[in-house]
This record gives sequence, C-alpha cells and structure tokens, in this order.
Amino acid sequence: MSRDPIMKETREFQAETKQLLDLMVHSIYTNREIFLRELISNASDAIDKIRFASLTNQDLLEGDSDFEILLVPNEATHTLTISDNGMGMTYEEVVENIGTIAKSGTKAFLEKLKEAGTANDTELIGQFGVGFYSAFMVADKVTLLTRAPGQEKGVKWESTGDGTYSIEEIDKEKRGTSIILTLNEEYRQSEKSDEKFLDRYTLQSLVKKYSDYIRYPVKMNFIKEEKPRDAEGKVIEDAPVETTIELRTLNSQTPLWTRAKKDIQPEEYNQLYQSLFYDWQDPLEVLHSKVEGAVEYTGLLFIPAKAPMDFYMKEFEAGVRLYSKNVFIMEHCKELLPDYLRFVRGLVDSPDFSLNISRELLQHSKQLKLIGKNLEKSILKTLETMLSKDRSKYETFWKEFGQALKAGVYSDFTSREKLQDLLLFPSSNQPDGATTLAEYVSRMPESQKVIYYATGKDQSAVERLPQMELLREKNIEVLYLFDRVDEFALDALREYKEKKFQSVSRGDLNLDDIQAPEAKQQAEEVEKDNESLIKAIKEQLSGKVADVKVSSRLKSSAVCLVSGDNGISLSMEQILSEMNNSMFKAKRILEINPDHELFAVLKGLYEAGPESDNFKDYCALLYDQALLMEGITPEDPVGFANKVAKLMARGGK
Ligand SMILES: Nc1ncnc2c1ncn2[C@@H]1O[C@H](COP(=O)(O)OP(=O)(O)OP(=O)(O)O)[C@@H](O)[C@H]1O
Repeated sequence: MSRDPIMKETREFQAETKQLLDLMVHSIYTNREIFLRELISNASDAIDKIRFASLTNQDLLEGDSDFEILLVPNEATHTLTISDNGMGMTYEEVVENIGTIAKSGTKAFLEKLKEAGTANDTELIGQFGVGFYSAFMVADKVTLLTRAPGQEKGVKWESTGDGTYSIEEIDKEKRGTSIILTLNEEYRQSEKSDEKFLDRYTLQSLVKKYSDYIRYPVKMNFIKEEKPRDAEGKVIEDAPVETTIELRTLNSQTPLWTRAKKDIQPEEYNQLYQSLFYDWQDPLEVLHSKVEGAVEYTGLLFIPAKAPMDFYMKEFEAGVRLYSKNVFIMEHCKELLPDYLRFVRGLVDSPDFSLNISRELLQHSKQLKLIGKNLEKSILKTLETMLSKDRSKYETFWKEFGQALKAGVYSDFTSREKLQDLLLFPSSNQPDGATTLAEYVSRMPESQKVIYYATGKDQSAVERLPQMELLREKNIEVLYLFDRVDEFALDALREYKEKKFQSVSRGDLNLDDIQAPEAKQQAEEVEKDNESLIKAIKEQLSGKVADVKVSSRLKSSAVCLVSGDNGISLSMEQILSEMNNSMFKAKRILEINPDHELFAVLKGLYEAGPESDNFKDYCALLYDQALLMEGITPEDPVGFANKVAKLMARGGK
C-alpha cells in the first residue's frame, strides 16, 4: 500500500554550509566554469556506485544499464540540466549529503579561510573539491530531483543559496539524479565566450577540457538546421531548412592511463591530475608505469607541487584510487603505499584486484603488497633522481612534503635506510639552503667524529644558542633543526655512515680530537677546585637539575642547560609536553662558564655565606636564565622578575 508523500518543508542549512554558499556566491570570481566538472564528476561517482552495487544485486538496475550523463541547455527557461542514471538518493540521504558538509577537506578549507581572515582567496578553492555547492557560483536557483533504486518516491530539493532549502517527495520515473541550474543572468549571455553556459559549444569544450576521461558517456543534443540534400548529396537550395536533433557524446571515455605513454602529452596528464585531485597547479612529477609479470598493473601517480591545505591535519585522507580494468573500486586506498608517501596522488589499475574486495581483505592482499612495494621503489627512485639531477625542483618538493619523509624516518623503522639520503637540512654552512647528510659528511674534517645538530624554532634562535659558540669558533658545521619532527628523526636514525648524530645541547660534545685537550682538562680542574661551590649550587637547584658542571663549551655566555646523552633532549621534552605527553623528562644539566665574570661573583657570594639569600637568588636566576635561553618559561616567572628587579635596584652595586 502506498503511503502519503512527505509534504514540502523548508529547512535551514547547517552553519558551515551557509558559510560555504555565501563564499561561492560572493567571493569566488575566477574559474567558475569548474562547476560543470564537479557536477559531472558527482554524476559519474553515482553511476560508479550503482554499477558496483549491481554486481551483487541486479535488481537495483531496474532494467536500465545504459549508463549515461546528459546535459540539457534550455535557452527558454535559462536552465542547464545535468542528469544521470546513477545511484540517486533517498530522502534521508539528500538531507544528509546536500544540506551538510561532511567532508574534511571542505571543513579544512573553511578553517583556512577563517584563519586567513578573508573570504577572497580564490586560489584556496582550487585545492578542494567543493563539489555540489559550486553550482551556486553560476546559478540563482538549484533544483535537484533524485530517486534511489527501489524507492517508490523521488525527492525534490531546491534552494536559492540564501540559507534555506525546500525538500519534498515527488514522483520520479527514472532512477538517478537531475540537477537543474537556473543560471544567473551573467552566465546566460556572458560577454566572455567561455562563460556562456547555455551555449552547446562552450559546454562541449568544457567537457573535453575537464571531463574527457569520465568513463561514462556525457551526452548532449545538438540541433542541426540544414537544407536537405538530393540523392547525389547536393544541397537542395529552394527547399525549407530542416531541423534535426543529434545526440552526441562529448567525451572520449578512454582512461588516459590505458593509452601508450608515448602517445600522451604532458598537458593531458596535467589535466587529468587537476580534474581528479582538485588542484589548479600542474603536478611536480608524473609517474606512469605499466607492469606485466608476477603481477599486472598500471600505475599513474603524481607528486603534487604544493601540499593541500589539510595535508598536515589529522583529517587528511591519503591513498590512491584503485581500479580494476578501468572500473573504479575505491578511493583513498591507504593500504597500498607507506604512510610517509601519503602526499602521492594517483591511481592503480590492475586486473588482479577483485571488484568485490573489501578494505579488510585488502590488508591481506598479496598482489596489493607487491604492487605497493614496486610503486614505493619507483617513487623513491624518482625522488633520488630529482635530488641529484634537479636540485631546485627537489627543494620545492622538500619544502612541501619533507616533513612527511622525516616523520617516516621517525615512525617507520623499515624505511629509515631508504629515506636517509633524501633528507635535507639547513646548516651553519648554508642557513638559507639545505644540505644532504652525504654532503655534510663530505665536508667533515678528518678529526670530526660526529654530525652536529642544533634545535630551535628558526635560524636566529639556533644561532643565538650559547651551546653554538664553541663550534662556531672552531668552524664546525652544525645542522639546523627547525621542525618538531627533526630531532626525533635523527634520534631514530642514530647515525649516518657510521657517524653518530650529536646535539650541541647534549652530554659531551665529543670534541676531543678538535679541541685542544687542555680545554677539557682545564674545565675538569676548575670543577675539582670548586667542588664545594658546584655542590652548593646543585643543592640549591635540587629537583630541577640532575647535575651542575663546569662547562668547556661556553665562550661568552655565563650558563647553559644541556641534557644527558641518554633519554630524550630538552627540546623533545618540550614538544612532547605540548602534545600532552609529560611522561618523559630530559635529564637537565646546568653548565657554568668558568671564564665568565659571573663565576667569580658566584664564588665570592658562596664564600661570604652559602646560606645567604643572595647566593640562593643567584643560583635560582642562573637556572631561570638558562631556561629562557632554551625558550622555556621559568616555572615562577614572577619570582624571576622580582629577583632581577631586586638586583637592578641595587644600581649595579
Ligand atoms: N548526482 C548525484 N547522485 C547521487 N548522489 C550525489 C550526486 N551529487 C552529489 N551526491 C551526493 O552528495 C554528496 C555531496 O556531494 P559533493 O559534491 O558536495 O561532495 P563529494 O562528491 O562527496 O566530494 P567531492 O566533490 O570532493 O568528490 C556526495 O558525496 C553524494 O553522496
């Protein structure tokens, strides 16, 4: 028995959707033509869905398996309709999919806009598939008619993009979705020939440009007005003009990756990349490979030129697309490539993939593992070649995605060796540039045993570190580590070509072969001579530092804080605590410069009265100073400021 249809009601868009719509209508002025690509791509996805679902349930097709996407421009009503016989949507699905924004990419996009404090950044939009809503860039009103297979009723959804939409049940005979755009006046008769979206030739060229690879025919009626011809093919001049309608398919439907590499132009790769992955820039690198043997597959992978907005966010969805004999199986297959290559976009088409493969089964698929290994190898090879043959291109890549590789060194121990030669760091030799570890090692003097590095938030922070002074004086190159992941990565690597990594802020600097042996000896002697003073300072700072030492690494600074050779470093402790992990603590060692005049003052104070407030204040200040130089706020900033004020009030006496 049929039930009463759900009556028309008006609903509000979710706040984020409103924001997005507002943006579409008022802020994006360039490239509005991409709306067509977005709607055709949605239609194609919907057909993919039903095609896939019908493999196990033929009934869903309702006898209609001639999949197609139809464009109908109508001058009289100023409408452009895009129809498909894909999956269609139920009432609930329309509410869920069209009224809200579920996609992480779009959310990230809005976040970025908020951060930038402007809604004008037209470049931003290109990085996201804003999909359906892009229709509002060119239409005053968008009407969506849809019916899911097996549903008795269809659904009509309509909005002028003003914050509300109406929704009601309707009768719809054909399964699938039609989107009717009532075009804004500007796009009915645009002055720009490529923005007349009712013009068949404009539409045809847009389909060619953006959607040629779409696997289903995108069709449109062309109206031909011609005088008839006689039996010999000659035009009959005095006959009235005849109108014929011809349904033409606008796209070639041959997936690019199935064609021979030598027949493909770079622009074709670029265009496919841009339309599949919503980028307005060409990719930095294209890897197209066809392999036959133990496994058979075609891989078409891209290294983007720029990291997407949400790349370093949790929501970023990595993974390539999987196809089997040109039939789409799934998007974002994360199981194929290791996580450190999550910036790679692209697709893999293999007859060895089963159409019915589930994500669970994928994890155990031997073929997938084998293909993944091959592709990983060829991506790494490509990057190695780029590094050696085109350094500036590699540095562009590194700027965008270097963090992912460094995180890979840290978290994926099986990949460490493979990645170590791809790492780049700035160094004291070239603070604005970047050096590989191999280049650093090649510059090391014979006497240098370890690879030095210093951590800090930027170049000036690192160069001001008191721990850098001695190394600078000795002209020893130091790698600069600015990214949070850097030190964790080097810590995980431990060594490169049997040279250990050594932080300038940790333990012994291993300078024995470089520094005159007297320096260290001298420090040890001073330490012995001042044993009781050092002990007293240590007592004053008990609970804060593990040790106090006379320094052999300081030149002009009075103190510095270093961490022990084992365990984590101070900067790692900072990063972990910012990530709410305060479980690990660095072993803090306060080093005092025996050649600094403060040392003598301290000694004087100690000798005058080890229990005096003055001596205690000096000890506390020493420690707080050392913390500040490390970029760490003292535990009691007010106490610190008061002590400094007290000293200053003495007027230098
Ligand atoms: N022609 C259509 N047929 C069936 N469902 C559709 C159609 N167009 C859109 N949808 C549904 O609406 C959802 C939202 O579409 P929208 O274009 O905004 O995002 P998307 O397609 O998921 O993402 P993207 O555009 O980034 O691929 C889709 O996921 C799909 O479920």
